[in-house]
Amino acid sequence: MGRLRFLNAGESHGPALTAIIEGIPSNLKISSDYINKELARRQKGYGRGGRMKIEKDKVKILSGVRFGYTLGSPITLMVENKDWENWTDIMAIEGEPVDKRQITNPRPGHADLVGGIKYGFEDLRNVLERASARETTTRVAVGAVCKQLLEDIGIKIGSYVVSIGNLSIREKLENIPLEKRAEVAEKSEVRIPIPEEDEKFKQLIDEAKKEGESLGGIFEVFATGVPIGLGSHVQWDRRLDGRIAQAMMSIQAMKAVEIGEGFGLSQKFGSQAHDEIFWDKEKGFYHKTNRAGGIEGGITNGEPIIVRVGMKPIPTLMRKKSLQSVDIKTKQPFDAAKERSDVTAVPAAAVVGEAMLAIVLADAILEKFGNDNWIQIKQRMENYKKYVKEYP
Ligand SMILES: Cc1cc2nc3c(=O)[nH]c(=O)nc-3n(C[C@H](O)[C@H](O)[C@H](O)COP(=O)(O)O)c2cc1C
Ligand SMILES: C=C(O[C@@H]1CC(C(=O)O)=C[C@@H](OP(=O)(O)O)[C@H]1O)C(=O)O
Repeated sequence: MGRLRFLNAGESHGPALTAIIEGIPSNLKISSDYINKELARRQKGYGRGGRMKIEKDKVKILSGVRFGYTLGSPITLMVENKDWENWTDIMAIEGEPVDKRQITNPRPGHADLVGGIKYGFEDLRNVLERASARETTTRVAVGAVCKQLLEDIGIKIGSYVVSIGNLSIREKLENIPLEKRAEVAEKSEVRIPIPEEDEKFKQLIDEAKKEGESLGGIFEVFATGVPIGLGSHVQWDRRLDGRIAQAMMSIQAMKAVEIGEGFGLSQKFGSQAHDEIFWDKEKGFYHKTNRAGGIEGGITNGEPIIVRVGMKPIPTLMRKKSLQSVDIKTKQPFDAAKERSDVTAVPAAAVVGEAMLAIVLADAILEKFGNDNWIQIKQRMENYKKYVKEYP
Protein backbone atom coordinates (compact mmCIF):
# COMPACT_ATOMS: atom_id res chain seq x y z
CA MET A 1 0.00 0.00 0.00
CA GLY A 2 2.77 2.41 0.90
CA ARG A 3 6.18 2.68 -0.70
CA LEU A 4 7.63 -0.72 -0.06
CA ARG A 5 7.03 -3.43 -2.66
CA PHE A 6 8.39 -6.88 -3.30
CA LEU A 7 7.90 -9.60 -5.85
CA ASN A 8 9.25 -13.09 -5.56
CA ALA A 9 9.73 -15.87 -8.10
CA GLY A 10 10.76 -19.50 -8.19
CA GLU A 11 9.35 -23.02 -8.34
CA SER A 12 9.62 -25.37 -5.35
CA HIS A 13 11.98 -27.77 -7.16
CA GLY A 14 13.49 -25.22 -9.58
CA PRO A 15 17.07 -23.97 -9.38
CA ALA A 16 16.46 -21.06 -6.99
CA LEU A 17 14.02 -18.65 -5.35
CA THR A 18 14.47 -14.92 -5.79
CA ALA A 19 12.90 -11.71 -4.52
CA ILE A 20 13.27 -8.08 -5.49
CA ILE A 21 12.48 -5.46 -2.84
CA GLU A 22 11.83 -1.91 -3.96
CA GLY A 23 11.59 1.00 -1.53
CA ILE A 24 14.08 0.20 1.23
CA PRO A 25 15.76 3.57 1.95
CA SER A 26 19.51 4.21 1.66
CA ASN A 27 21.98 4.04 4.57
CA LEU A 28 20.35 1.15 6.42
CA LYS A 29 22.75 -1.46 7.80
CA ILE A 30 21.85 -4.93 6.48
CA SER A 31 23.55 -8.24 7.19
CA SER A 32 23.15 -11.56 5.40
CA ASP A 33 23.93 -13.35 8.71
CA TYR A 34 20.73 -11.87 10.13
CA ILE A 35 18.74 -13.04 7.09
CA ASN A 36 20.26 -16.53 7.32
CA LYS A 37 19.28 -16.85 10.99
CA GLU A 38 15.68 -16.08 10.06
CA LEU A 39 15.80 -18.61 7.19
CA ALA A 40 17.05 -21.25 9.63
CA ARG A 41 14.21 -20.48 12.07
CA ARG A 42 11.67 -21.11 9.28
CA GLN A 43 13.18 -24.53 8.60
CA LYS A 44 12.75 -25.74 12.17
CA GLY A 45 9.68 -27.01 13.98
CA TYR A 46 8.59 -30.50 14.96
CA GLY A 47 6.53 -32.24 12.27
CA ARG A 48 8.27 -31.17 9.10
CA GLY A 49 9.01 -33.67 6.32
CA GLY A 50 12.10 -34.92 4.48
CA ARG A 51 12.64 -31.79 2.39
CA MET A 52 13.88 -29.79 5.36
CA LYS A 53 16.74 -32.29 5.79
CA ILE A 54 17.87 -31.57 2.22
CA GLU A 55 17.68 -27.76 2.28
CA LYS A 56 20.06 -25.47 4.22
CA ASP A 57 18.62 -22.13 3.15
CA LYS A 58 21.23 -19.39 2.71
CA VAL A 59 20.70 -16.01 1.08
CA LYS A 60 22.81 -14.36 -1.61
CA ILE A 61 22.35 -10.60 -1.81
CA LEU A 62 22.77 -9.71 -5.49
CA SER A 63 22.02 -5.98 -5.56
CA GLY A 64 21.11 -2.87 -3.59
CA VAL A 65 23.69 -3.25 -0.81
CA ARG A 66 27.33 -2.05 -0.69
CA PHE A 67 29.75 -2.57 2.21
CA GLY A 68 26.83 -3.62 4.39
CA TYR A 69 24.62 -0.58 3.79
CA THR A 70 21.61 -0.20 1.48
CA LEU A 71 21.89 2.05 -1.57
CA GLY A 72 18.18 2.87 -1.93
CA SER A 73 18.20 0.83 -5.14
CA PRO A 74 16.25 -2.45 -5.57
CA ILE A 75 17.58 -5.25 -3.38
CA THR A 76 17.74 -8.70 -4.99
CA LEU A 77 17.80 -11.74 -2.73
CA MET A 78 18.38 -15.31 -3.90
CA VAL A 79 18.13 -18.66 -2.13
CA GLU A 80 19.21 -21.79 -4.02
CA ASN A 81 17.15 -25.00 -3.86
CA LYS A 82 19.57 -27.78 -2.96
CA ASP A 83 16.89 -30.29 -4.02
CA TRP A 84 17.10 -28.96 -7.62
CA GLU A 85 19.90 -31.37 -8.52
CA ASN A 86 17.46 -34.27 -7.88
CA TRP A 87 14.86 -32.72 -10.21
CA THR A 88 16.84 -31.53 -13.25
CA ASP A 89 14.93 -33.89 -15.62
CA ILE A 90 11.44 -33.29 -14.22
CA MET A 91 11.96 -29.53 -13.83
CA ALA A 92 14.14 -28.85 -16.92
CA ILE A 93 13.80 -25.24 -18.04
CA GLU A 94 14.09 -26.14 -21.76
CA GLY A 95 13.85 -29.18 -24.07
CA GLU A 96 11.46 -32.15 -24.21
CA PRO A 97 10.39 -34.05 -21.07
CA VAL A 98 12.73 -36.99 -20.43
CA ASP A 99 10.63 -38.25 -17.51
CA LYS A 100 7.09 -38.50 -18.92
CA ARG A 101 5.34 -39.05 -15.54
CA GLN A 102 2.52 -36.58 -14.88
CA ILE A 103 0.47 -35.77 -11.80
CA THR A 104 -3.20 -36.25 -12.73
CA ASN A 105 -4.83 -37.03 -9.34
CA PRO A 106 -5.38 -33.67 -7.59
CA ARG A 107 -5.12 -33.36 -3.78
CA PRO A 108 -8.22 -31.94 -2.06
CA GLY A 109 -7.21 -28.76 -0.23
CA HIS A 110 -4.25 -27.99 -2.49
CA ALA A 111 -4.25 -25.77 -5.60
CA ASP A 112 -3.81 -28.77 -7.97
CA LEU A 113 -7.28 -29.03 -9.56
CA VAL A 114 -8.36 -25.39 -9.59
CA GLY A 115 -4.94 -24.27 -10.81
CA GLY A 116 -4.91 -26.97 -13.51
CA ILE A 117 -8.32 -25.90 -14.84
CA LYS A 118 -7.52 -22.19 -14.63
CA TYR A 119 -4.12 -22.37 -16.35
CA GLY A 120 -4.92 -25.27 -18.73
CA PHE A 121 -2.42 -27.96 -17.67
CA GLU A 122 -2.54 -31.74 -18.06
CA ASP A 123 0.31 -32.17 -15.60
CA LEU A 124 -0.70 -30.74 -12.23
CA ARG A 125 2.98 -30.39 -11.27
CA ASN A 126 2.84 -27.16 -13.28
CA VAL A 127 0.55 -25.80 -10.55
CA LEU A 128 1.90 -27.34 -7.37
CA GLU A 129 5.46 -26.17 -8.02
CA ARG A 130 4.44 -22.55 -7.48
CA ALA A 131 1.53 -23.16 -5.08
CA SER A 132 4.00 -24.80 -2.68
CA ALA A 133 4.90 -22.93 0.49
CA ARG A 134 8.57 -23.29 -0.49
CA GLU A 135 7.90 -19.79 -1.80
CA THR A 136 7.74 -18.51 1.79
CA THR A 137 11.54 -18.83 2.00
CA THR A 138 12.02 -15.55 0.17
CA ARG A 139 9.19 -13.91 2.11
CA VAL A 140 11.20 -14.64 5.25
CA ALA A 141 14.33 -13.19 3.60
CA VAL A 142 12.44 -10.00 2.66
CA GLY A 143 10.94 -9.91 6.16
CA ALA A 144 14.44 -10.19 7.64
CA VAL A 145 15.52 -7.04 5.78
CA CYS A 146 12.40 -5.26 7.12
CA LYS A 147 13.07 -6.57 10.64
CA GLN A 148 16.55 -5.00 10.57
CA LEU A 149 14.94 -1.67 9.64
CA LEU A 150 12.35 -1.99 12.41
CA GLU A 151 14.81 -3.10 15.10
CA ASP A 152 16.92 0.00 14.40
CA ILE A 153 13.98 2.08 15.67
CA GLY A 154 13.05 -0.22 18.57
CA ILE A 155 10.26 -2.25 16.96
CA LYS A 156 10.53 -5.97 17.71
CA ILE A 157 8.54 -8.82 16.21
CA GLY A 158 8.07 -12.29 17.66
CA SER A 159 5.75 -15.30 17.46
CA TYR A 160 4.83 -18.59 19.07
CA VAL A 161 2.47 -21.49 18.50
CA VAL A 162 -0.80 -21.41 20.49
CA SER A 163 -2.34 -24.68 19.34
CA ILE A 164 -1.87 -27.67 17.07
CA GLY A 165 -4.94 -29.71 16.21
CA ASN A 166 -7.20 -29.58 19.27
CA LEU A 167 -4.30 -29.21 21.73
CA SER A 168 -4.27 -25.59 22.90
CA ILE A 169 -2.32 -23.58 25.52
CA ARG A 170 -4.29 -20.39 24.97
CA GLU A 171 -5.65 -20.01 28.53
CA LYS A 172 -2.26 -20.80 30.02
CA LEU A 173 -0.48 -18.03 28.10
CA GLU A 174 -2.10 -15.12 29.87
CA ASN A 175 0.40 -14.68 32.70
CA ILE A 176 3.51 -14.91 30.54
CA PRO A 177 4.68 -11.55 29.11
CA LEU A 178 4.75 -11.39 25.28
CA GLU A 179 8.53 -11.23 24.80
CA LYS A 180 9.06 -14.04 27.29
CA ARG A 181 6.60 -16.21 25.33
CA ALA A 182 8.60 -15.77 22.16
CA GLU A 183 11.91 -16.33 23.93
CA VAL A 184 10.80 -19.61 25.52
CA ALA A 185 9.10 -20.73 22.28
CA GLU A 186 12.45 -20.41 20.46
CA LYS A 187 13.83 -23.20 22.66
CA SER A 188 10.85 -25.53 22.25
CA GLU A 189 10.81 -27.93 19.29
CA VAL A 190 7.15 -27.07 18.64
CA ARG A 191 7.72 -23.34 19.30
CA ILE A 192 5.19 -23.30 22.14
CA PRO A 193 6.00 -21.03 25.11
CA ILE A 194 5.22 -23.61 27.83
CA PRO A 195 8.04 -26.19 28.09
CA GLU A 196 5.94 -28.64 30.18
CA GLU A 197 3.53 -29.00 27.26
CA ASP A 198 6.22 -29.76 24.68
CA GLU A 199 6.03 -33.56 25.00
CA LYS A 200 2.22 -33.57 24.66
CA PHE A 201 2.44 -31.63 21.41
CA LYS A 202 5.20 -33.86 20.04
CA GLN A 203 3.19 -36.94 20.92
CA LEU A 204 0.17 -35.61 19.02
CA ILE A 205 2.31 -34.92 15.95
CA ASP A 206 3.93 -38.38 16.19
CA GLU A 207 0.51 -40.03 16.38
CA ALA A 208 -0.72 -38.07 13.35
CA LYS A 209 2.40 -39.09 11.43
CA LYS A 210 1.89 -42.75 12.29
CA GLU A 211 -1.67 -42.55 10.94
CA GLY A 212 -0.52 -40.77 7.76
CA GLU A 213 -2.56 -37.80 8.98
CA SER A 214 -1.82 -34.06 9.02
CA LEU A 215 -2.54 -31.22 11.46
CA GLY A 216 -3.21 -27.48 11.41
CA GLY A 217 -3.19 -25.03 14.31
CA ILE A 218 -3.00 -21.44 15.51
CA PHE A 219 -0.01 -19.15 15.94
CA GLU A 220 0.30 -15.65 17.36
CA VAL A 221 2.53 -12.90 15.98
CA PHE A 222 3.21 -9.67 17.84
CA ALA A 223 5.12 -6.41 17.49
CA THR A 224 6.30 -4.24 20.38
CA GLY A 225 7.66 -0.68 20.37
CA VAL A 226 5.23 0.40 17.63
CA PRO A 227 4.59 4.18 17.59
CA ILE A 228 1.07 5.63 17.63
CA GLY A 229 -0.14 6.63 14.17
CA LEU A 230 0.76 3.95 11.59
CA GLY A 231 -2.01 3.20 9.07
CA SER A 232 -5.08 5.36 8.55
CA HIS A 233 -8.85 5.49 9.01
CA VAL A 234 -9.45 7.63 5.90
CA GLN A 235 -9.56 4.96 3.15
CA TRP A 236 -10.39 1.22 3.22
CA ASP A 237 -7.09 0.05 1.84
CA ARG A 238 -5.01 2.19 4.21
CA ARG A 239 -6.38 0.61 7.42
CA LEU A 240 -3.48 -1.22 9.07
CA ASP A 241 -5.59 -4.09 10.47
CA GLY A 242 -6.87 -4.81 6.94
CA ARG A 243 -3.34 -4.72 5.53
CA ILE A 244 -2.10 -7.13 8.21
CA ALA A 245 -5.03 -9.51 7.66
CA GLN A 246 -4.35 -9.61 3.90
CA ALA A 247 -0.66 -10.27 4.50
CA MET A 248 -1.41 -13.18 6.84
CA MET A 249 -4.15 -14.66 4.64
CA SER A 250 -1.74 -14.65 1.70
CA ILE A 251 0.34 -17.36 3.42
CA GLN A 252 -0.46 -20.85 2.10
CA ALA A 253 -3.06 -22.73 4.21
CA MET A 254 -4.07 -19.76 6.44
CA LYS A 255 -7.84 -19.60 6.87
CA ALA A 256 -8.47 -17.18 9.76
CA VAL A 257 -7.01 -13.99 11.20
CA GLU A 258 -7.87 -12.25 14.47
CA ILE A 259 -6.49 -8.93 15.70
CA GLY A 260 -6.34 -8.65 19.49
CA GLU A 261 -9.20 -10.57 21.07
CA GLY A 262 -10.79 -10.94 17.63
CA PHE A 263 -13.82 -13.27 17.68
CA GLY A 264 -13.78 -13.16 21.50
CA LEU A 265 -14.71 -9.45 21.42
CA SER A 266 -17.93 -10.23 19.58
CA GLN A 267 -19.26 -12.07 22.65
CA LYS A 268 -18.61 -9.28 25.18
CA PHE A 269 -20.52 -6.22 26.36
CA GLY A 270 -18.97 -2.96 25.18
CA SER A 271 -17.89 -2.08 28.72
CA GLN A 272 -15.79 -5.26 28.79
CA ALA A 273 -14.47 -5.04 25.25
CA HIS A 274 -12.69 -1.71 24.84
CA ASP A 275 -9.40 -0.46 26.25
CA GLU A 276 -9.81 2.57 28.54
CA ILE A 277 -7.52 5.56 27.95
CA PHE A 278 -5.07 6.89 30.56
CA TRP A 279 -2.44 9.63 30.56
CA ASP A 280 0.85 9.90 32.42
CA LYS A 281 3.55 12.59 32.21
CA GLU A 282 6.20 9.99 31.36
CA LYS A 283 4.19 7.52 29.23
CA GLY A 284 1.81 9.98 27.55
CA PHE A 285 -1.47 8.34 26.44
CA TYR A 286 -1.66 4.63 27.27
CA HIS A 287 -4.02 1.71 28.02
CA LYS A 288 -4.00 -0.82 30.85
CA THR A 289 -5.54 -3.53 28.64
CA ASN A 290 -4.86 -4.46 25.01
CA ARG A 291 -7.98 -6.20 23.74
CA ALA A 292 -7.78 -4.20 20.51
CA GLY A 293 -4.39 -5.77 19.70
CA GLY A 294 -2.74 -2.37 19.23
CA ILE A 295 -4.97 -1.00 16.46
CA GLU A 296 -8.03 1.30 16.63
CA GLY A 297 -9.68 2.83 13.55
CA GLY A 298 -7.04 1.21 11.35
CA ILE A 299 -4.32 3.18 13.20
CA THR A 300 -1.75 1.87 15.70
CA ASN A 301 -2.44 3.04 19.27
CA GLY A 302 1.02 2.49 20.78
CA GLU A 303 0.22 -0.88 22.41
CA PRO A 304 1.75 -4.11 21.04
CA ILE A 305 0.17 -5.38 17.83
CA ILE A 306 -1.20 -8.89 18.39
CA VAL A 307 -2.36 -11.09 15.50
CA ARG A 308 -3.65 -14.65 15.74
CA VAL A 309 -3.69 -16.80 12.59
CA GLY A 310 -5.48 -20.12 11.97
CA MET A 311 -3.87 -22.68 9.65
CA LYS A 312 -5.77 -25.62 8.15
CA PRO A 313 -4.20 -29.12 8.17
CA ILE A 314 -1.63 -29.89 5.46
CA PRO A 315 -3.53 -31.20 2.37
CA THR A 316 -1.11 -34.01 1.42
CA LEU A 317 -1.97 -37.15 3.41
CA MET A 318 0.31 -40.17 3.57
CA ARG A 319 -2.48 -42.55 4.70
CA LYS A 320 -2.85 -45.80 2.81
CA LYS A 321 -6.34 -44.63 1.86
CA SER A 322 -5.82 -40.98 1.11
CA LEU A 323 -8.70 -38.61 0.25
CA GLN A 324 -11.15 -39.32 -2.58
CA SER A 325 -10.17 -37.56 -5.78
CA VAL A 326 -10.78 -38.02 -9.51
CA ASP A 327 -8.13 -38.60 -12.18
CA ILE A 328 -8.39 -35.56 -14.46
CA LYS A 329 -7.86 -37.65 -17.63
CA THR A 330 -9.77 -40.93 -17.00
CA LYS A 331 -12.38 -39.30 -14.70
CA GLN A 332 -12.08 -42.43 -12.55
CA PRO A 333 -12.13 -42.12 -8.74
CA PHE A 334 -8.59 -42.14 -7.47
CA ASP A 335 -6.69 -41.73 -4.23
CA ALA A 336 -5.26 -38.21 -4.04
CA ALA A 337 -1.57 -37.92 -4.92
CA LYS A 338 0.93 -38.70 -2.15
CA GLU A 339 4.11 -36.65 -2.19
CA ARG A 340 6.76 -36.34 0.51
CA SER A 341 5.11 -33.94 2.93
CA ASP A 342 5.05 -32.17 6.28
CA VAL A 343 2.75 -33.55 9.03
CA THR A 344 2.32 -30.03 10.37
CA ALA A 345 4.02 -26.72 9.60
CA VAL A 346 2.44 -24.38 12.15
CA PRO A 347 5.83 -23.59 13.81
CA ALA A 348 7.33 -22.65 10.43
CA ALA A 349 4.20 -20.70 9.44
CA ALA A 350 4.60 -18.58 12.59
CA VAL A 351 8.04 -17.46 11.36
CA VAL A 352 6.50 -16.62 7.97
CA GLY A 353 3.79 -14.66 9.84
CA GLU A 354 6.53 -12.63 11.55
CA ALA A 355 8.05 -11.82 8.16
CA MET A 356 4.69 -10.68 6.77
CA LEU A 357 4.04 -8.45 9.80
CA ALA A 358 7.56 -6.98 9.44
CA ILE A 359 6.91 -6.18 5.76
CA VAL A 360 3.57 -4.44 6.52
CA LEU A 361 5.03 -2.46 9.42
CA ALA A 362 8.18 -1.38 7.55
CA ASP A 363 5.92 -0.19 4.74
CA ALA A 364 3.74 1.76 7.20
CA ILE A 365 6.82 3.37 8.82
CA LEU A 366 8.15 4.53 5.43
CA GLU A 367 4.71 5.80 4.49
CA LYS A 368 4.57 7.97 7.62
CA PHE A 369 8.17 9.14 7.96
CA GLY A 370 9.55 9.25 4.39
CA ASN A 371 11.27 6.73 2.22
CA ASP A 372 14.59 7.80 0.74
CA ASN A 373 17.37 8.26 3.35
CA TRP A 374 17.18 6.22 6.56
CA ILE A 375 19.25 8.76 8.55
CA GLN A 376 16.72 11.53 7.88
CA ILE A 377 13.78 9.19 8.40
CA LYS A 378 15.06 8.41 11.90
CA GLN A 379 15.43 12.12 12.67
CA ARG A 380 11.82 12.69 11.62
CA MET A 381 10.76 9.88 13.92
CA GLU A 382 12.52 11.54 16.86
CA ASN A 383 10.69 14.83 16.19
CA TYR A 384 7.42 12.96 15.93
CA LYS A 385 7.97 11.30 19.34
CA LYS A 386 8.34 14.79 20.89
CA TYR A 387 5.18 15.91 19.13
CA VAL A 388 3.19 12.95 20.46
CA LYS A 389 4.38 13.65 24.01
CA GLU A 390 3.33 17.30 23.79
CA TYR A 391 0.07 16.64 21.90
CA PRO A 392 -2.20 18.52 21.34
C1 LIG B 1 5.41 -23.60 5.94
C2 LIG B 1 4.38 -24.38 5.17
C3 LIG B 1 4.66 -25.68 4.80
C4 LIG B 1 3.71 -26.43 4.09
N1 LIG B 1 4.00 -27.72 3.76
C5 LIG B 1 3.11 -28.45 3.06
C6 LIG B 1 3.40 -29.80 2.69
O1 LIG B 1 4.45 -30.34 3.00
N2 LIG B 1 2.47 -30.48 1.97
C7 LIG B 1 1.28 -29.91 1.60
O2 LIG B 1 0.46 -30.54 0.97
N3 LIG B 1 0.97 -28.63 1.95
C8 LIG B 1 1.86 -27.89 2.66
N4 LIG B 1 1.54 -26.61 3.00
C9 LIG B 1 0.21 -26.06 2.69
C10 LIG B 1 -0.02 -25.81 1.20
O3 LIG B 1 1.03 -25.07 0.63
C11 LIG B 1 -1.36 -25.08 0.98
O4 LIG B 1 -2.37 -25.74 1.64
C12 LIG B 1 -1.67 -24.98 -0.50
O5 LIG B 1 -0.77 -24.10 -1.12
C13 LIG B 1 -3.11 -24.55 -0.82
O6 LIG B 1 -3.33 -23.23 -0.43
P1 LIG B 1 -4.51 -22.82 0.59
O7 LIG B 1 -4.43 -23.84 1.68
O8 LIG B 1 -4.14 -21.47 1.06
O9 LIG B 1 -5.81 -22.93 -0.11
C14 LIG B 1 2.46 -25.85 3.74
C15 LIG B 1 2.19 -24.52 4.12
C16 LIG B 1 3.12 -23.79 4.84
C17 LIG B 1 2.82 -22.37 5.25
C1 LIG C 1 9.90 -26.93 0.69
C2 LIG C 1 9.22 -26.38 1.66
O1 LIG C 1 7.95 -26.73 2.02
C3 LIG C 1 7.24 -27.56 1.17
C4 LIG C 1 5.84 -27.01 1.09
C5 LIG C 1 4.96 -27.92 0.36
C6 LIG C 1 3.66 -27.40 -0.07
O2 LIG C 1 2.94 -28.13 -0.80
O3 LIG C 1 3.31 -26.26 0.29
C7 LIG C 1 5.33 -29.25 0.12
C8 LIG C 1 6.62 -29.83 0.57
O4 LIG C 1 7.57 -29.83 -0.48
P1 LIG C 1 8.28 -31.16 -1.03
O5 LIG C 1 7.22 -31.82 -1.85
O6 LIG C 1 9.45 -30.71 -1.84
O7 LIG C 1 8.68 -31.95 0.17
C9 LIG C 1 7.22 -28.98 1.68
O8 LIG C 1 8.51 -29.45 2.00
C10 LIG C 1 9.77 -25.29 2.48
O9 LIG C 1 9.05 -24.86 3.38
O10 LIG C 1 10.91 -24.87 2.23
